[in-house]
Amino acid sequence: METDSVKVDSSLWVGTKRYRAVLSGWYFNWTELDKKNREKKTISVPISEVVAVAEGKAEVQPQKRAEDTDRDFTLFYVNRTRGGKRALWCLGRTEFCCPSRDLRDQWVTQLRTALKTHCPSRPRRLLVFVNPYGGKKRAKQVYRSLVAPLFELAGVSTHVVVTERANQARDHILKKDLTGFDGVICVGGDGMFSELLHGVIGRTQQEAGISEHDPTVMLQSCDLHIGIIPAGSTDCVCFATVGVNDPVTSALHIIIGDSQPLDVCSVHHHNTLVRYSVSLVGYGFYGDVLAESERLRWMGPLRYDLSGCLVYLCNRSYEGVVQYLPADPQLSSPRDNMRCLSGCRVCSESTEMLFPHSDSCSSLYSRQLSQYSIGSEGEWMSVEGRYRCVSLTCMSSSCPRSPKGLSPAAHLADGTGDLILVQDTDPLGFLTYLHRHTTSKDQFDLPFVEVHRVKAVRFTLPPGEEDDYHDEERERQSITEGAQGTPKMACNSDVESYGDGSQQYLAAEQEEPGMKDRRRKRRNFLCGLCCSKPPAVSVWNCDGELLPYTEIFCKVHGQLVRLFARGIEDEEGHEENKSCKGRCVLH
Ligand SMILES: CCCCCCCCCCCCC/C=C/[C@@H](O)[C@H](CO)NC(=O)CCCCCCCCCCCCCCC
Ligand SMILES: Nc1ncnc2c1ncn2[C@@H]1O[C@H](COP(=O)(O)OP(=O)(O)OP(=O)(O)O)[C@@H](O)[C@H]1O
Ligand SMILES: [Ca+2]
Repeated sequence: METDSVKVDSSLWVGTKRYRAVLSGWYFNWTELDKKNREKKTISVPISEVVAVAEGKAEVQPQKRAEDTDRDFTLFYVNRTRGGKRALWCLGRTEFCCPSRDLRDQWVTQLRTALKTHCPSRPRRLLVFVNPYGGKKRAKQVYRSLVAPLFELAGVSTHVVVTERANQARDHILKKDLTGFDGVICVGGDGMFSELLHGVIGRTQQEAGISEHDPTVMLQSCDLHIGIIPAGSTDCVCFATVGVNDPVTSALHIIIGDSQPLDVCSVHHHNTLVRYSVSLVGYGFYGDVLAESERLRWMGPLRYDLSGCLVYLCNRSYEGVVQYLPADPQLSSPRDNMRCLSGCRVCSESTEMLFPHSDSCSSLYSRQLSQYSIGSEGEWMSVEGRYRCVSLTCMSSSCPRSPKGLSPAAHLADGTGDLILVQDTDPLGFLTYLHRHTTSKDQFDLPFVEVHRVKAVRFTLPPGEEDDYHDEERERQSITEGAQGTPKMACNSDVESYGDGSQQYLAAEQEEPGMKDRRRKRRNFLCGLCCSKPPAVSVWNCDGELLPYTEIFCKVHGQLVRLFARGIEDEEGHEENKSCKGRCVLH
């Protein structure tokens, strides 16, 4: 065996075939040799994608890991296969047999040393939240059977919390000691992700002494990574950042410590933070669909399709004034057909602009610079009209229902969002718009649709409409609740104070008296829609949560959080890699 600090080279057996194995720099390769020592096919695994190296003929399940034949070792690594058009990851496994025990020990030591050297940022300890009630209610089973064994194999230790109430995960992250954890993981859907997002951002601002409510402030980026094991209804955040919603693929991204920065939009009402969003801040159609779907939660994931059809048939549109701050059009545009893929150039170039001189400046100085650039770029634009929907998304928001998403060319980490305005149109036109989300046709190539790449958005009701809004609210209240309850209008007092003096936004699920009224009212939203006078206002859908305010201000915070993901891999790049049985060409 040749061995020096960068290269290890020897002959090994895999089954009945002889291979020349080489560990060199960032790769471990093994090349089949024929009887005349001529080299045949090479299999190459980047060290960054090695999951574990075990002595003997090892299996994933710990109870089967007993056979320690003293000349064998087993390599576990990321393997790619196809799930429809997307690349799914699964666990590759190859058993190597060495000529001697000494050589086997050398290989195991060298491979483990390479892992430590080349992959210093892999998570070693994770805090995992499992929502037993999300999606098809299979989160516990998904975690236990598919994910936990992989974490154990890779030597990742976990503290698992099976949630007993909504917002438990968020509150845990905000208040409990997180020392020693390298990341937080949710096993659930977009709602669970949102809990982690709010916890991680809130905690980071608390510790940095930054007020989340001030819409002009530059928030502190979060170090604690978030991982998503998809087990929800839509799983939009997972799908749009990984390319598939598959628990094993996500677990492997977490294990190898992938890191994907993500833009986050803060939503404010006056000077109060209402919520954060990564995928959709939507008024009109998407708000109405969500309001209706809450009533149908018992149906599981199908509820969105049924409520989508019902709301579509109601044929609603709403007045509004939309102001937006355009992003620099020279960097990218929502119609440039440039998809944001793993290693995206637009996102990388944005990093420098979002965090200028971040290595050389103090964080306060760089915060001020970025703040200045946000305030000084572009001029606010204003449009007023009647809209089927107004949507703001910080990323493509692709999901199984719409594989290219709300805005196919949006970027995960460029510090901008895409504002999509769908003006009132005839039912067939709107159906065409919706249907194009599911085909390769451009949904923005319609005369009643406009899309803008933006840094901030303000939505207000046209002058005079606010009165209608309040009348409407009272009317709906009296229809649905027999005119008994006087709902508390949400106001700054909805901001909750924690014992440590910090303030937090008010989550929609929180059981607070005024909120209960509002939720009941939203549940009866369609009932209101079907009554004689159509409502003047819709409701905002913020990543699957209804907002208790109509007039809002949204600001995009570039790369505020980091996920254990790497963006969508270029599907073309892995054509040869179709096997999931352990031996395939990976480069
Ligand atoms: C003719 C087929 C049209 C299909 C149109 C599909 C458009 C799909 C666009 C998906 C956009 C997803 C945005 C992501 C939002 C998430 O942060 C959030 C939390 O999970 N999800 C929702 O709010 C859940 C929102 C779910 C919205 C689903 C809308 C389904 C519409 C169905 C309309 C059918 C009309 C048929 C008329 C006969
Ligand atoms: N133990 C619990 N009991 C009730 N609700 C919970 C519990 N744990 C979490 N939740 C809440 O359930 C909501 C929905 O959960 P989750 O996001 O996992 O699934 P989903 O709604 O089916 O998926 P999606 O958000 O993708 O549509 C979340 O907003 C979360 O706050
Ligand atoms: Ca973006």
